[in-house]
Amino acid sequence: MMDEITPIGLLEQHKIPDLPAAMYYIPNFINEDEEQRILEKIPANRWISLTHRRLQAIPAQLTANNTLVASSKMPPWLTNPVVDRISSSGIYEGAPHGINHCLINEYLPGQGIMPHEDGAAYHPVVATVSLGGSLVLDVTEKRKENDADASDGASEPKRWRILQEPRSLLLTTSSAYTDTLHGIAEVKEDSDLTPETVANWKLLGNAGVIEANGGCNTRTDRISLTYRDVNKVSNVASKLFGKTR
Ligand SMILES: O=C(O)CCC(=O)C(=O)O
Ligand SMILES: [Fe+2]
Repeated sequence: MMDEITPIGLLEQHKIPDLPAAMYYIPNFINEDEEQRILEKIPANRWISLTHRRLQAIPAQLTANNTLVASSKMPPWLTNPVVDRISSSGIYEGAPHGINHCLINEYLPGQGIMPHEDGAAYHPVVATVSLGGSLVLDVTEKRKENDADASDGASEPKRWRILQEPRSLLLTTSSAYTDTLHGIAEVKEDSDLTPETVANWKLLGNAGVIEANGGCNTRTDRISLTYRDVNKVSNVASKLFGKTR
C-alpha cells in the first residue's frame, strides 16, 4: 500500500508540469484489492443512463439550484480509504464541508464526456479516482470572453492530455478548476501517447505498458469516482433526520 500523502510538500512532487495551477497526479493511490472492493460495492440498481455513459450521484443528485439535500452521508465504501487518504493531503483544507459528494461515471470503449467545467456548485477542488481501464482526459484552456470571435488571429487555446491510469488519483484545483474545460473523447483507443504529448508522463505509474503498445491505450470499461464538496447543503434533511451538519 502507498505511503500516506500527508504533507503538501509530498503532494508537490505530484504536480503536473506546465498546466494552470494546479493539477496533481498520484499513481497507485489505491491498491488492487481496494479497487476491487469499491467496484463490487457500486450499487447495480442506481445507474442513470445517458446517451454516452451512465452515472450515479452519491448520496444524492443536486437539486435544480445546486443544493445537496441528503438524508444520508457518504457510505463507508466510498470514504474508507479514499476520502480519508485525500483529506490527509490537506487539499480540502478551507473547504466549507470537506468531501460530501461523489459522482460515479462509467465509460465503455468509445464513450466519453463533452468538454465542460464543473462550475460554481462545488468548492473548486475535484478528486478523481479511476477504476478499471485507462483513458485520456483532455484539458483545454477556457477562452476569455473577448477571444471568442476575435478575427485578429487569436491564438489557439492551450491543450493538455492527462492519462488517467486505474487506481490513480487526479486532483484539480484553483485556476485549473476555474479556467479550463475537461472532456473525454469518444474513441476506442487513445493514440500518440508520448512524453511530449502526455502532460503527466513523468508521473505515470506504468508508462512502460503504453510504450510497449506503440504509444496507444486500448480503452476498456473505466469507472471514475469524482469527489467534491457541494457548496450548498440543505439543513432541512439534517433537521428532519437529526443530523448536525
Ligand atoms: O470521468 C472523469 O474523469 C471526468 C468526469 C467529469 O468530468 C465529471 O463528472 O464532471
Ligand atoms: Fe467534470
